[in-house]
Amino acid sequence: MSSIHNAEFNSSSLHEVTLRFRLLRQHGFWISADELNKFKNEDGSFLSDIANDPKGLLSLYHAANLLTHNEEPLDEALLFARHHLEVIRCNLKSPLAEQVKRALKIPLPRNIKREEAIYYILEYAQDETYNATIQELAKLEFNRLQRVYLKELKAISLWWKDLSEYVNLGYARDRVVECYFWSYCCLYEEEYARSRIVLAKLLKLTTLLDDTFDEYATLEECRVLSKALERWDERDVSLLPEYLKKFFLRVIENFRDFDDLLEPHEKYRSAYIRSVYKNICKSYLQEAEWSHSGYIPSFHDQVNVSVMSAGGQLVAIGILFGLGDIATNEVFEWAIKKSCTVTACGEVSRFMDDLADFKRGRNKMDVASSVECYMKENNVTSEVALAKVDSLVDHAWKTLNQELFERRDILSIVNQITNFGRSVMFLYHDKRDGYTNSEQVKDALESHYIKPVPM
Ligand SMILES: CC(C)=CCC/C(C)=C/COP(=O)(O)OP(=O)(O)O
Repeated sequence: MSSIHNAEFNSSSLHEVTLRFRLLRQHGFWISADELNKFKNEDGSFLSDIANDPKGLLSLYHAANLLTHNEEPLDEALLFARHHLEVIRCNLKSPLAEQVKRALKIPLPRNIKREEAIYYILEYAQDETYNATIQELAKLEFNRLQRVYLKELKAISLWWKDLSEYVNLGYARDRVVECYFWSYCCLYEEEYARSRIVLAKLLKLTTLLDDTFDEYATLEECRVLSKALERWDERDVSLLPEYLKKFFLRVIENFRDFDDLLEPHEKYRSAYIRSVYKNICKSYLQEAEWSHSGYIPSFHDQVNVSVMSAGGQLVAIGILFGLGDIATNEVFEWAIKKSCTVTACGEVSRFMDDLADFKRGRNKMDVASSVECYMKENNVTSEVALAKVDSLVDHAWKTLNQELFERRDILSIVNQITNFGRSVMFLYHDKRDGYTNSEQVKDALESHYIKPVPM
């Protein structure tokens, strides 16, 4: 580590030092926040001329977003950079102005990679390191991949058409493209097609379950469905109400199809993917028990259950299911046993969703959200509770940043699971719910899948 320190941090450019700081941390190398001391006065405040270095400030902001727990100097750096970027943002030239705008909306390390790529591929032409060949290759690759995604989208749309017509659950959200987008945010590279498709289908099947619990089923029907899924036996179909029979059978059939995608030595994975579907169902049932009886749980109990229902574990196993041999049995165990990465992604998902829901209003049978439970338990206003839940999103991101060092041995997997957190930031930023209100992501879907980057 000291060799990295000596060789890489001698520059006096804030941009260079903080870019290196960020890249090393993102690749799992611990770099101390002390590396920023040369840009500070003796009292720990930043040198005043930094406020006039927009590129440096932006890189500092990106880098400080990789902070972990108990790193006050980076907390301060983040506030300092954010404040000054907000002050100068109106006076910046293109493309820095657009880059700052994007970063203030969703900090770069918390956003999905392909979204930044759409803009940066073109902006790169104005970078001092510009190389026309690299840009051309990036454009070709971006546009070529769009065709791959369109083929996959066609296949999954046909799958959904067939499934939705058969199960005929009129109350359920019709969101297959959005499920595919969610999955693609976690794994966009061509070689992850198997994981991408399985995860997209898993999310769609989970949405059907969630909508059944939140929109339609009686409490007794929720209990029966949960029990039948727990036993996972087609013969139990007779116990279910008429309208859920076909859904239940199709769930089992789809998981059998997932199993068919596995190589003989991977067959153990089927038990994991079934488990996470059953687990999320159990958390939906607990929420239904609370909401049908009008019970408002303690904040602690609510978060315990609702972080589970927010899908971190489900998505993590959905990602691992289709990966190659890097996803060992040990990694599956790590992912299913409330590892820090998986739990923190669940927290980002739950808290971002609840912040959006509070603004939008809940579904008719939704459980009281973390915001409402916090308000009741602490007798505080919605502003105080929203600020608390917002701070818990930042807390979860610190854990995710820490995990880059803790599990550097499986960094690519940690990153793919963390991409779930990033996808949630993208879909739910500014208290919107881009999954349920999909018109909010229509333009994004077009630029990711339909509009090529101009050559
Ligand atoms: C990441 C996962 C699990 C995706 C599956 C689709 C889904 C249930 C999205 C959240 O919907 P919602 O906002 O209605 O969720 P909830 O009812 O849990 O608040």
